[in-house]
Amino acid sequence: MTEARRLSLILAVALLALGAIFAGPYVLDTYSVNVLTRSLLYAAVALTVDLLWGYLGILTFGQSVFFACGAYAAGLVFTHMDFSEGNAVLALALGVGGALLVAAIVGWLAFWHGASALYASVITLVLPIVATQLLYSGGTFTGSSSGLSGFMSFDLSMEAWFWLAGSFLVAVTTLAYIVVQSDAGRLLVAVRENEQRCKYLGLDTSRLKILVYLACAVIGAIAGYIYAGYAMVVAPELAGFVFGTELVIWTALGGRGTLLGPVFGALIVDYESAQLAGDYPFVWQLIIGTLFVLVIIAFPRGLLPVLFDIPRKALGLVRKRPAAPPASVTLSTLDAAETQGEEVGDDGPALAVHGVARRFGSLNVLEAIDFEARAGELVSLVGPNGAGKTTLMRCIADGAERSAGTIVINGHDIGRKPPEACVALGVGRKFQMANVFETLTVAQCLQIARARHARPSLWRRARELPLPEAAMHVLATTGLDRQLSTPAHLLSHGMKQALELSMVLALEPRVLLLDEPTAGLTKTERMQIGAILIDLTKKQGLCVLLVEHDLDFVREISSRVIVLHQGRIVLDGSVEEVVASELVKQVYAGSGHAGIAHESGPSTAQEMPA
Ligand SMILES: Nc1ncnc2c1ncn2[C@@H]1O[C@H](COP(=O)(O)OP(=O)(O)OP(=O)(O)O)[C@@H](O)[C@H]1O
Repeated sequence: MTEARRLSLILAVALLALGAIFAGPYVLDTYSVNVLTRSLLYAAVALTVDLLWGYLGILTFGQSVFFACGAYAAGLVFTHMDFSEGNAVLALALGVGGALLVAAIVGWLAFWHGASALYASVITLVLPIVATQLLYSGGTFTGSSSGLSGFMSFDLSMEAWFWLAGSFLVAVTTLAYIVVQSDAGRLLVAVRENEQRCKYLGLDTSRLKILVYLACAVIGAIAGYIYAGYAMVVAPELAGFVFGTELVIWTALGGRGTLLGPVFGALIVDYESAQLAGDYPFVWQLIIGTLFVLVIIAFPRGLLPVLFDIPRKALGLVRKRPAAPPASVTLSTLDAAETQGEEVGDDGPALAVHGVARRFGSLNVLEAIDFEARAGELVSLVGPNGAGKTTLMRCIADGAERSAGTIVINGHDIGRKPPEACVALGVGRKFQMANVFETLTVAQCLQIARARHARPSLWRRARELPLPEAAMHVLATTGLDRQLSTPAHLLSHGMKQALELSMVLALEPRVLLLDEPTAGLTKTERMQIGAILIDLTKKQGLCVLLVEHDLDFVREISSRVIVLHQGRIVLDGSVEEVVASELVKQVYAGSGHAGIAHESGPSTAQEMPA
């Protein structure tokens, strides 16, 4: 299906939904129109919970506060300044502005570097509690526990409010659907799946989360503003923890990560609540609570996906996924002129490490590490287990990791820069365990890896994926270019390693950090990776720092070897020098490891000189 056709189809469904909203007041009784107007607005806020929780992986209990920002802005302005067209615009601006301010502060606290997902959830949990207390303590200004009521509002009929609320819900749902299906929307899933990999692909995940949080705050505030205009009453409960949690429950019941599930979850449960809560106040809460627990246990994906699966299974539409369905993305090689990799400024080293130390409390894992590496060099970092090799890789790829010393990439001191900023300086890091996006396809993983260079569209999906020559070479050599539509979790271990290497090369790095890229690979796969690495250094001029335990492999491909032992460099020289070194034999003999110099003579177990 072409992009134009896909978007037309989404708009056609949106028009149908608008038609149903228009018909609503003609087929529903007055009571239902009245209750559903509120439910439609609640559904829009539930949609924001789904965007944050279902797509971005942030469980939030505080979306009620943004709804209250919009509602209270209207209530306060219309109560204390009277209703007029100018004041209506002012109230909307204050509601949206207030929500943005709160979201910016909470977003900064919750999503800034180093904050865990649990920490973010706790902050969103505290938010409605604080907001409710503020409203309670506002005296006559906020109406305290009674809230504000009896203020003037827009002179609209009940039907018009229903249409307004319904149109707003259809508009935000359609927009959200288009965005989550787009290339930019895929970034949300990538962050949820593997935030660490995103950061090491140069993506500022904190910024992305804050931007989505801000957008969700605006939607919540507008919904709250419409609610206040229609209900002409606002109360602290709108900002409360109970409403915030109800939004989460509706989202979970409907099916998080589906957009429509939470919308229908909110509509149905809120509408039924209005009908039954009056008659059976305690029983109704009990029913909803029990249903929530049952759905979480039996259908963790929520009810909507299950409802969709039943007719598809009955009609036999659920077919076995072919091993490699046709690719929807075509690969091409970037012209040399189009590549944007960081240039090495002068003849200086691509990587310079001076006096680097890393301490964990009293444990000195790295001490006084000094070395330089140039473009076109393949430097292997070897040493027994626990020598500090991976820790050194971490220090080079993340400015916050080291305890002392300086690291300069392509002439730029990395200072305390986070991983995504180090990527911008030209660092590419491949992890020890293959680190890809398991639920995304090969092509989608590569698209995410290119997102730093080619800003992804907010509404369309690219059909072409231009990649640097080095990444194309890995894909062609390993055959991954014929499996572009295969989800990453179905790939073999070796293919996942190759995919991660291609993703890192798609960043156009100048300094490539590879942590045991051949671990668990077959001999053929190891030879393939070896040939690729030689090509990357000799032909592409990359500076490669390789951590490797397969010492025969190291001997075959390295231009230089650095031996690390107990956090210190004990030798830095050519392969021949290292092979001939008595010191290296002692290091490996002391560790019980076979050693790089195992063919040069029997090892003698001796203590390392201090
Ligand atoms: N976060 C941490 N907290 C405390 N100690 C740590 C931490 N990370 C690493 N270490 C310690 O630092 C030492 C070096 O670990 P590192 O993983 O860098 O070694 P390595 O040479 O890569 O080992 P291997 O070859 O087994 O991967 C180990 O003793 C490890 O226990």
